[in-house]
Amino acid sequence: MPTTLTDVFRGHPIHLPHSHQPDFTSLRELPDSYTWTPKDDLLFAAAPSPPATGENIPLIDLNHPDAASQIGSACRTWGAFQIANHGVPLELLQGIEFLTGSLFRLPVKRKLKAARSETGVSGYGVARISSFFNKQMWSEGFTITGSPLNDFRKLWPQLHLNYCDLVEEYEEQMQKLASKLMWLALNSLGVSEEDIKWASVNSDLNWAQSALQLNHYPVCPEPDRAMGLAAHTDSTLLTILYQNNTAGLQLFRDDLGWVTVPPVPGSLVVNVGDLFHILSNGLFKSVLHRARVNQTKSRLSVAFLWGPLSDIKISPVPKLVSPVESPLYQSVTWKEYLRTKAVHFNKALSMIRNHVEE
Ligand SMILES: O=C(O)CCC(=O)C(=O)O
Ligand SMILES: [Fe+2]
Repeated sequence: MPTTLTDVFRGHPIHLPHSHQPDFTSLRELPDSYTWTPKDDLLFAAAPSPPATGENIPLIDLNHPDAASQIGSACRTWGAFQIANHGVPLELLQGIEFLTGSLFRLPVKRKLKAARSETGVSGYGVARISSFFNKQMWSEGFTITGSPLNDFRKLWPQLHLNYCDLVEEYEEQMQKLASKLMWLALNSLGVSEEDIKWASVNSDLNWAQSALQLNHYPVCPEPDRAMGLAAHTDSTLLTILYQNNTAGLQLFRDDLGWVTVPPVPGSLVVNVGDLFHILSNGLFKSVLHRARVNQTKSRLSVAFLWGPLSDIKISPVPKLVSPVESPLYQSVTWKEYLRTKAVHFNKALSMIRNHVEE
């Protein structure tokens, strides 16, 4: 049996008592433990991109004949893009938004019935990256790996089966879309199935696995001093994110600073993750991103975190490595990479980078 994502995460529990999770609706002021300064995160106050630059994350129509090259170019310059005409039915997106809203609207006591256990991955709790920061994030999350049946039964004694079906349908659609996007991006670099044997297009995707991360950012009394989800890159190949109609997601570009990803109804945001960065020998950039919060509107997001089975070795595609240089990254499995990430967090990619002789 290959190791599953659940097994991998289990080795790196989050040591935060769940009692830390406040009832956000009762707080009229930002507690000290939720007040961020540049000391807590170097990029906290980095300049937002001036609106006048007109630089915006690309919105790509998947039906456009040039979609592949547009995706490739977005992966190189932004490490992210939005997609329209992606084929995922609007009702399914509305369904998952409804489920997510219903979950986080439950009384705190009920949500805690499905709290992530000390050594577990699935369930309700704080952001997984919380352990790397001194301050708390203004958000709550719910992670799904495998079947959500056990947790959903505790949350919704009556409706859990309907909600399980919805999650299954959503994951199936996301899985297909993720593979399509990966291959469009790779084809734009001239990489074909011959070059990556483990990721066959026609293999009913039995080489891939995923997790679903539901996020809620409640209305916040002092959004400028709070952080919804601190800056990080995803450890995935690709992440497909659905966001509701409240802005909050920001991407970091060295030349622009933090750029907000405007919600476009019905569209999806796609992020290049660390594994795709490695696979493309650094041509595609895994994007640093974070979520800010809002004083009047709460925000929901659903991240489909997608990667290969935990024991598949990911190495830079030889075709993308110059014949006179060695690959930029060592080869790693998702399992090994997550272990490195659990220790080195945002420095994990540079930890597995091969040092070029001067
Ligand atoms: O809420 C968002 O927009 C970002 C969520 C995210 O980055 C994550 O769950 O990894
Ligand atoms: Fe993320």
